[in-house]
Amino acid sequence: MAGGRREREYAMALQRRSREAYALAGRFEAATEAERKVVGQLITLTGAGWRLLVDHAWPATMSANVDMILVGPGGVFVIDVKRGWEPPSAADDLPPADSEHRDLGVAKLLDTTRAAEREVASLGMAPIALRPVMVFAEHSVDRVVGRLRLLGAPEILPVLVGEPQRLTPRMVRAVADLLEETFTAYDTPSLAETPARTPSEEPDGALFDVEDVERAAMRSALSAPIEQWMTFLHHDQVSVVRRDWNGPARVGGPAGTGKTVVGLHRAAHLAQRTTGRILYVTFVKTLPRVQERLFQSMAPSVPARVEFTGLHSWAQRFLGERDVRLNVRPEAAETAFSRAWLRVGRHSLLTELDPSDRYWRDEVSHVIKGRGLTSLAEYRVIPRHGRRTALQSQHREAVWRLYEEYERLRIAQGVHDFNDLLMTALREVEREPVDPPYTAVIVDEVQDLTLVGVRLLYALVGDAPNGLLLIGDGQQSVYPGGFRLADAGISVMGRAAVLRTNYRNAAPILDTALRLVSGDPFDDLEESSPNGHRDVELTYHEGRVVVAQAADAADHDRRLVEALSEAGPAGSAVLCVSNRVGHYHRLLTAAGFSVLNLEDYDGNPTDAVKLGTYHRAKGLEFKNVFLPHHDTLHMANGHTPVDRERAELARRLLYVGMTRARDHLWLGTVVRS
Ligand SMILES: Nc1ncnc2c1ncn2[C@@H]1O[C@H](COP(=O)(O)OP(=O)(O)OP(=O)(O)O)[C@@H](O)[C@H]1O
Repeated sequence: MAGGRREREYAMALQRRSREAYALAGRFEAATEAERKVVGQLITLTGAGWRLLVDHAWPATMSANVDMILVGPGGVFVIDVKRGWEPPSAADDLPPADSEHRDLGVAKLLDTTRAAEREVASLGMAPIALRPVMVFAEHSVDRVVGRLRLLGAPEILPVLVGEPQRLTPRMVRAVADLLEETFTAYDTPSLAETPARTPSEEPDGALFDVEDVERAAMRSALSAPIEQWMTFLHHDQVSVVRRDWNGPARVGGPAGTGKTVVGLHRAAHLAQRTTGRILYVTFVKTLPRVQERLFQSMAPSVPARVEFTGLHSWAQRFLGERDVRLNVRPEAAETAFSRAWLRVGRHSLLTELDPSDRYWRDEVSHVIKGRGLTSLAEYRVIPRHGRRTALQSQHREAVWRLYEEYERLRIAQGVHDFNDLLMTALREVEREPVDPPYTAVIVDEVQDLTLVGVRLLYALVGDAPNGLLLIGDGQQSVYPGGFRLADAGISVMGRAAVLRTNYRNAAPILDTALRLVSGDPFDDLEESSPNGHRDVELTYHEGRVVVAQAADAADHDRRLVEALSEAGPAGSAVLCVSNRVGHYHRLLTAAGFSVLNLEDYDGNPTDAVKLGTYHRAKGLEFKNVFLPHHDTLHMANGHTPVDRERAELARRLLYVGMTRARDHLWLGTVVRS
C-alpha cells in the first residue's frame, strides 16, 4: 500500500533531517554504529513534533537508568537499546522476573515505565498510553511480549510513526515538560526548527526505509480515531485503573460517569501486566460487541487476551466445552410458567397481592431461581431486597408451590431457562475449575445480574488479587429481586470506588433524568440508598430536552419523524418498549429512514437510525435519543406496594433511556384533552 501525498511528504521530511540527526547522535560518543543509528532515528523524530530524553550516561551498560524516553503523537515510549543481544526467541515468554532474561534489564525497563506512568497520571494520563520498548540494535524483530514491545533497528521508526495518534502537539509538550522535570538525569537532544546545512558526517547507508515510514504514516492516519478518554482520564478514574486490590473490588457511580471507560482501561492495564486470560462480561447481549470495538481502538497493541462476552453466551459456550448440553428455550419455559400459573397461581391467595402473573414470574425467576434457593425453608427467611410487597408465610408457601409446579412442567417438557443455564455453569465450575483459569473477571452492569450469575463469576477468580471487579449502578437496575454481595460471599470492604463526574449528558438531560428518580430508593449491592439523590458533577456541554406534546398517536408519530429528520439519523436512536419496536420499524422505514436494530449494532458509525428497547440500550449512548410515548412507561405509584415497585422499576428504565442521550433528548407524549 503506497501512502498518500501527505504521508509521503512526511516520510521525505524525516529523511531530509536524518543526516543531521545522525550527526547529533554522534555526541553520545561511546555508542556503536548500530546504536548511533537507532538514536539517530529517534532524534529524527524530534524534527516532527516528538520529544526525546536520553540518559546522560547512555550508552554505559551499567547505568541505573533506562536509556531513553520518547514522547510524541503516538504516546510515551520508554526505550532500552540492546547491543550485542539476540532478541529472545518467539517461544520465550519473557516474564519480567524471569532470571534467564534478568540481564536484559526487563525489570529496570518496567520499573521506569511505572515511574513515568506515576508521573503522567497526575495529568490524568492512562497507563495504556505508555509503552516499554526494547530495541535490538543489530537485529530485525517486531514482537509483543506481555507489556513489552521488542523491536529491531529497521522496525523502530515505522512502528512509532504507525501508532494511532493519541496526543496533540500541546499534550506532547505538557507530557514531555513534566517528564523532563522528573527525569533530570536525561539530555534532551533535539533538531533545531530550521534544518542546519548538511552535516559533513554521513551515516553509512540510510537510517530507515522511507517507504516503510510512509506506509506507517498511512496506517496511523487510517487507524480508528483515539478519543480523548482513551488516553486521558479523570484522576479518580486513573487511580481506579492503576490500583492494586488484594481481593474483589467494585466501582459504582451514576449514569455516564465513565464506569465502562474505567473497566476497559483496567482490562488493558491488567492484560499488559499478566499472562493469563481476562474476561470482560456483561448481562446485555449486544454490549460486548460495542465494548470490544472500543477496546481495540483504545488498546490496539494489547495482546488479545481480553474476552468480551455476554454472561449467558459465556455459560453456554463453557458448558458446551464440557459436553454439558442444556435445552435453553426461554419461550417454552415461559409457556410452562403460564401453565403453572393457571393451575396453581390464578386462584391462589397471591392474587390478593397482585392479580397478574408477571409479578410472580419475576419472584420465581429473580428471587427463587435467581438466588439459587432450593428449599422453602430458605425462601421463608430471606430478605427480598428491592421487592416492595411484604410476603406473609402463607404467601411464600403459595409462591413456592407455584415454583414447584413450574419446575415440574418445565422438566416434563425437557426445557431449561436462563437461570438453569447459570446454575448449571456454577455447579460445573465448582466441580472442576476452568482451565486455563482466568486472571481477572471484569463485570459491567453488574446490577442486572442475578445472585447466581455473580456467584458464577466469583467462582472463576475467587478472592485473587485484582481478580474480580464489579462495575455497576443500582439506580439503573431494570430487573427486580436484588441481593447483597455478602449473599454471594463477596467482600469488597476497603476496595470500592465511586465515580461522580458525568461526561455524557448535557445538563438539562441529566437534570430531567435525575428528577425522575430522585424520590426512589434503590439497592446498590451492598446497601439500600434511601432516596435517589446523587452527587454528580457535570462536564459542561450544550444540549436540550424537547417534550413533544401531540394531540393523538398519529400526530405524535408525525412529530417524531419530523424531529428525527431534523436531527439526522446518523447519531440518533429511538428507544421504546418491546411491543412497539415493530411499529416504529415500519413507521421509520416508511418515512424513508434506514433502520438498524440495536441487536445488530456494534458501535460503528452508521447512517441508519438505531431502534430498540430500553433494555437493549443499556450501556450505550447516542447523540440524540428519541423516546416516543415515554410517559406510558412512567406509571403513577398507585396504592399497593406492587404498584409502587412497578412504577419505580418503570422510572428506572426511563432513567436509563434518558441518560443514553448526549446532546438531545426528545420525549414524545400524547396530551389527551
Ligand atoms: N475521562 C473522560 N474524559 C472524557 N470523556 C469521558 C471520560 N470518561 C468517560 N467519558 C465519556 O463519558 C461517556 C460515558 O462513559 P461510560 O459509558 O464509561 O459511563 P458509564 O458510567 O459506564 O455509563 P452508564 O452507567 O450510563 O452506562 C462516554 O462517552 C465516555 O467516552
